[in-house]
Amino acid sequence: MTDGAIVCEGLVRIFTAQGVEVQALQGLELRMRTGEMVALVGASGSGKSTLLGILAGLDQPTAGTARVAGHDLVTMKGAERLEYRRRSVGFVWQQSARNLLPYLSAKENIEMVHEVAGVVPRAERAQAGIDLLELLDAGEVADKRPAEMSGGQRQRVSIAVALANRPRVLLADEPTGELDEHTSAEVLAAMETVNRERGVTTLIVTHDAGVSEHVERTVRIRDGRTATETLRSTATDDDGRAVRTAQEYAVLDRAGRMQLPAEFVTELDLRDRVRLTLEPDHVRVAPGGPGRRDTPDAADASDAPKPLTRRAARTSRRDGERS
Ligand SMILES: Nc1ncnc2c1ncn2[C@@H]1O[C@H](COP(=O)(O)OP(=O)(O)OP(=O)(O)O)[C@@H](O)[C@H]1O
Repeated sequence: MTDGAIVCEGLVRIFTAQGVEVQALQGLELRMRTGEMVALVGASGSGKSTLLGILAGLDQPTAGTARVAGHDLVTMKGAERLEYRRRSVGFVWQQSARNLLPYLSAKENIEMVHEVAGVVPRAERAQAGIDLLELLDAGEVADKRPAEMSGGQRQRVSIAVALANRPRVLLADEPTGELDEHTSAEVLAAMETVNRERGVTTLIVTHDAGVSEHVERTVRIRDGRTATETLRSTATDDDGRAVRTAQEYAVLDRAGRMQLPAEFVTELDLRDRVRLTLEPDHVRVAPGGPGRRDTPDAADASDAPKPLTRRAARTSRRDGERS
C-alpha cells in the first residue's frame, strides 16, 4: 500500500463570520501511520469537524502543515484537490442521507463512485462492489435502496461506498451518531475489519465511548489543539489471560507546549502562572505567583528574577560528584 500517512503540524484554521474571528484550530498536531486506525474525540466546538473538513480536502487551513497520502493540503490547488477528493480519501457522514443516493441500490451507489473515480478497471467493477459489500457484511442488501435497509445496514453500505474509490484514507464524522449501542458496535467492528483487511488509514470522529474497544489510540482535542492521547495495548497476565490496558498522555508539540488537563487546573486552582521545577526524571508544575500556594520562600526572595527552577536536578548531580 502506498503512503496513507497523515501529518498535521501547528495546524490553524480561523473562520471570520460577520467581522468576528473564530480560531477553530489553534496549532493542532496529529500524526498517523499508514494503516493506523484512530478515534478523535472532544467536546462540541473543539474543532473535530473542522479538522476532518481539511483532511477531506473540502476546506483549507489558514496556516500550518497538513500532508495526507503524499498531498500537501495547504498548497494543493484546483485539479490536484479534485483528484485528491476523488481518489485519495473516502468519507462517511453521520447521516446516511449524505452518504447514499436514495433512488439507487447499494450496488448502484458503489457503481456510481466507480464511474466517477475511474480507479477500478471496468471489467472488475461488479466483483469489486460485491467484495466490498461482503467485507462490510452487507451482501444481502446489494439490491436494496437505502429506505429498505436498517440504520446499521445503511451505515455499513455507506462505508462500502466510501471505499469504492480505493482510498488510502477513510474519514468518518460520527458514523454511529444515529445508531443504538449494539448497532454502533457492529458498525465500528466493520470499520476495524476494513482497516485490518485493506490497510486503509482510518480516522473516526466520535462521541461513542464504545470506540475504545476498537482502536489502539484515541486523540482528544481541546480548544482546537491536540490535548491528550490514550494508548491501549493488550498484554497477557500471569494466568495467560489477555488484559487490555490504557494510558493517557498529554501531547507535547515541537515548541514544548502542552495543555494541562482541565480537572488538574481546577483541582489546584492553577491560573495566570505556574512554577516549573526540573526534577531528575520529571517536571513538577505547582501553583505560583504572589499570594498563591507554593510561592517562593523568604530565603529565595530577592529583586533578581529567578529562572525556572532546576534545583533538584542540580542537587542530584552534585551529590553524584561528591560521592
Ligand atoms: N464555517 C464556519 N464559520 C464560522 N465558525 C465556524 C465555522 N465552522 C466551524 N466554526 C466554529 O469553529 C469552532 C469549531 O467547530 P467544529 O464544528 O470544528 O467543532 P466540533 O468539535 O466538530 O463540534 P461538534 O462536536 O459540535 O460537531 C466552533 O466554535 C464553531 O462555531
